[in-house]
Amino acid sequence: MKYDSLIKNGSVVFHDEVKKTNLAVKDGIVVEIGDDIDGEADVVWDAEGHYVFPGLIDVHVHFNEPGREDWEGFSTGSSMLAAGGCTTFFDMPLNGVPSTTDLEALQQKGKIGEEKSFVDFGLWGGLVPGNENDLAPLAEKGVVGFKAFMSPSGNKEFAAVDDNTLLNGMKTIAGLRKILALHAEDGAMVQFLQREKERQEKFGPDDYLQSRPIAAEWLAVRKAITFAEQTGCSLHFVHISSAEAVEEIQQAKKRGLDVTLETCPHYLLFDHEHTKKLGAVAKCAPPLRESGDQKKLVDLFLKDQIDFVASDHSPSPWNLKEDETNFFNVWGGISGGQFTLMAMIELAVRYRIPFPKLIHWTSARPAKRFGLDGKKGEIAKGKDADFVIISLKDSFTVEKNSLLQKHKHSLYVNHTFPCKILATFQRGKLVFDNGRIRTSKPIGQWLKL
Ligand SMILES: NC(=O)NC(NC(N)=O)C(=O)[O-]
Ligand SMILES: [Zn+2]
Ligand SMILES: [Zn+2]
Repeated sequence: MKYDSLIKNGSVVFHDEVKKTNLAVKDGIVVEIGDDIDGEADVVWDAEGHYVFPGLIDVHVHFNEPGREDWEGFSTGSSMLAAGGCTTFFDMPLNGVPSTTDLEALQQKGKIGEEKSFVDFGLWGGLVPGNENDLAPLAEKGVVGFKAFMSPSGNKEFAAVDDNTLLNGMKTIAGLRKILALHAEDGAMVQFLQREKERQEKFGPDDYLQSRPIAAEWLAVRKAITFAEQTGCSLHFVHISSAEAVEEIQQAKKRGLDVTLETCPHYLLFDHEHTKKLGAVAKCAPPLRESGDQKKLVDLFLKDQIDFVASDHSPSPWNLKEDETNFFNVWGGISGGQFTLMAMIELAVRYRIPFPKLIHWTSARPAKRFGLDGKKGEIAKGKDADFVIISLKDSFTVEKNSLLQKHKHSLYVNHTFPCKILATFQRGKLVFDNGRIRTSKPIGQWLKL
């Protein structure tokens, strides 16, 4: 048999064990796994001494295209993800113009993604006041789910939901058998607290943190769960930052609600001290928490109370991060999409998490939650050959010129990971190695779910 590619001698991370073996790929699919694979291949990669992980599935990035491609874009964004070992991502429906809140906008964005993305992708649709009739066409054309904000999104083009929109939207989305993803911070509370700070003319990082307390996250989670229990809507909470919210969600799960949650590596690795030290690159919503609160979140992560992780890569040009006098005016979003998998490996090394368990957070569960597990989410015969070759013999210190994203600033600059991504294979094709994109043209496919 002639294979397209053959990955030899790697320590392959399966969902239940790490095993040194070989992987053979034909037409983008893993066709053989075994010690003695006979036959030639166009590309042979010797992974001796290195790990082979399933590609990361990042369900939460903002690529801002069309309309704000000067902030990021599918080309730079997907290159950055490939460099970080990500082989599938879902793009959020906001920050581009138009927002992905109707069919025309979805098709426009899908076409751009197909032309420019180096890795496979899905697209979220938006739930905003006034677009209830757009939800069914968006679902029919394959959005991965819908996303709504319970507090202002930071983009005038993407309004937060009011209670009526949320309730009616949940009912419709339940009928469409889709998932509603929520940015859960209570809008009234965070706006009230921000106005109080403005009144007192207090605009520093401490003030910003105090204006978005854990209570605001917990309250939004509590409300959304209550609404979902009335409407039967499946929920996914994005970027959860507190133990209190995790516990509320886990209780709802025990009562039978179909609900999942993600956190982001930055909430597990960094805390408010980093925001004070590093400033704008560490600003996000919800904010990085005080160290005691952050430890409680890490504890629950280690107890497997968090379903999976996502980057929430939310980039911007540097000038939007630049306000020295008012932290509230700085663009909220962490540019960290290149580092999710390495951050997770850092946590695995620090807390002795076995790799077969780690890949549940990075690949298997996101695939299952969004119905991709028939073809992605693990290394297995018959599934897509989406792999990452990782060295644990090398460390990797992030420099500005290691960033493949459009704007070269990130919370992770100067951070050292205890591992290095050597290569990324997308459906059997070498898409990244040695610091560079390797395919001559974009090969990403739009996954319509
Ligand atoms: N408009 C955004 O990209 N917002 C994002 N910003 C963050 N997380 O700071 C988000 O996901 O909420
Ligand atoms: Zn958000
Ligand atoms: Zn986001």
